[in-house]
Amino acid sequence: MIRPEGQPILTAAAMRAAEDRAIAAGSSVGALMERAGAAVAEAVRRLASGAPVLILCGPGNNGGDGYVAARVLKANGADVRIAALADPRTEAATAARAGWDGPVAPLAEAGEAPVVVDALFGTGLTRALDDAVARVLGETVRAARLSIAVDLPSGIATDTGAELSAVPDFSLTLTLGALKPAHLLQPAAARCGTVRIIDIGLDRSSRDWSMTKPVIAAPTAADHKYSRGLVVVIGGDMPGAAALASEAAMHAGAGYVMLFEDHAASTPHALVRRAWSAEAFAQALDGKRLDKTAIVVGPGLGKGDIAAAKFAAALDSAYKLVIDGDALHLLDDAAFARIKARPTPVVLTPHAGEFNALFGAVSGSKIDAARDAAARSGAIVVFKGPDTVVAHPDGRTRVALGASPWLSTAGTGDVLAGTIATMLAANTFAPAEAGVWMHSEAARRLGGAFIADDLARMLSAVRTSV
Ligand SMILES: NC(=O)C1=CN([C@@H]2O[C@H](COP(=O)(O)OP(=O)(O)OC[C@H]3O[C@@H](n4cnc5c(N)ncnc54)[C@H](OP(=O)(O)O)[C@@H]3O)[C@@H](O)[C@H]2O)[C@@H](O)CC1
Ligand SMILES: [K+]
Repeated sequence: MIRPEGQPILTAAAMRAAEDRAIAAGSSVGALMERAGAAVAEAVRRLASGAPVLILCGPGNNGGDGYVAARVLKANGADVRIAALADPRTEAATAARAGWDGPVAPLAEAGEAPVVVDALFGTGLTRALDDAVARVLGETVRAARLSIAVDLPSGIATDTGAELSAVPDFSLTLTLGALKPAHLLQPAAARCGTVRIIDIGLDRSSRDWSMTKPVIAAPTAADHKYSRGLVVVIGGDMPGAAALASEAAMHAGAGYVMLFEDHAASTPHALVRRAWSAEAFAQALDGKRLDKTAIVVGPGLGKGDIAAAKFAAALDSAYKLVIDGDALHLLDDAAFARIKARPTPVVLTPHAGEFNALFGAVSGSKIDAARDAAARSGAIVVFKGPDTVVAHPDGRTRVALGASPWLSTAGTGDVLAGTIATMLAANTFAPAEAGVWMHSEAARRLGGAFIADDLARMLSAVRTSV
């Protein structure tokens, strides 16, 4: 079983294409199903430690995996029984059913068991489960001590992570061949429990991958404050937000952080503060390295002419740029054209409300929506949320694994903007992903009920450990 970090993500259609390629190369659906079912059986056998197992089988190949798993479990001495929704409808599932020599109860008579395996539907689900089926699934899963979904919890849309009908919470999801979008996108991801991938030997090329721990170089003896990265934060009406972005940048490891703001200065003393003027801004950046400097504009920027002028100055500069918060509302097609013409990368960090206002409501997959937004804007789009997606203008995406729900508190977005700016300024590989990972890791280490200031400070410990 493979952990889900740093793995390719395949849609239902991409899985079918991978299956077709495997078949063209001499394999068969039956052989793949045998591999999948045997691996599921092995995982269930180890986790169940002798407790009785109930497998719920559907009419497609997901059900076929269930029949194979039942046969292998039984052959290994496990106490296993099956309840089925309907007779198998595919050739491979029919063959798998024929290999099971025990009884098959109707789904309505499934009853309860300490270990329940859901092999009702996988990537072939096209519509909501019938009410009676969803009810049996919910009751048996909730009554079980250990519940395992084969490929996906039944009732989930593979490509969008939407719940087509009520889906109970599973302990474990064993995904076959590769991650699917639903294993990472909400609300489905929360239903999956722990996710592990079973390798069934398919070719898994994809533009979409899950995120993993970044590699960030530590400073060397040759470094100085500018070579470690200069982050310039442009403040505005709400000084706290820009200060949070600045402090996050400092704790994330920037060599030099300068904050343009017009409010009374306080700590930290290492933060260099300047009053805003276009001239002072230009002067601060004069002669600075393009590869080692990043600007943050948006946190607490406010609205009105001064905000617009600050944003224009940031966009006009040639430096790497993070556009967050209030500045996202100043973007339009003309700004996108300028982003595309700039010599250095721009990162946009919208949450769902900002994303919808900027690019329109998401109708299908969050991954595809972020990809389209990146292509349209020419920027790296960090579509934030409990399932953050980082999309690149060339079509690649990286999806974060389960962020802490405690991040839903004021100021954490400002901290993210500062963190990403630091990764840009340090010239880190995959800077937006590195920033998202560090931010999420800081939240994980804090546990619960933290405030954004704590999150910014925790970045120091995270930065030293990557
Ligand atoms: N890809 C691979 O390489 C491998 C994939 N494998 C496995 O195959 C799984 C995909 O199999 P699958 O395509 O047969 O689809 P599956 O999810 O079993 O269900 C489809 C059936 O359900 C039906 N149906 C749909 N919605 C329904 C509803 N609400 N209520 C009632 N019926 C509904 C639908 O019928 P229809 O929509 O035509 O009415 C069809 O009959 C995949 O998740 C993995 O587990 C492995 O075996 C090894 C290799
Ligand atoms: K399933």
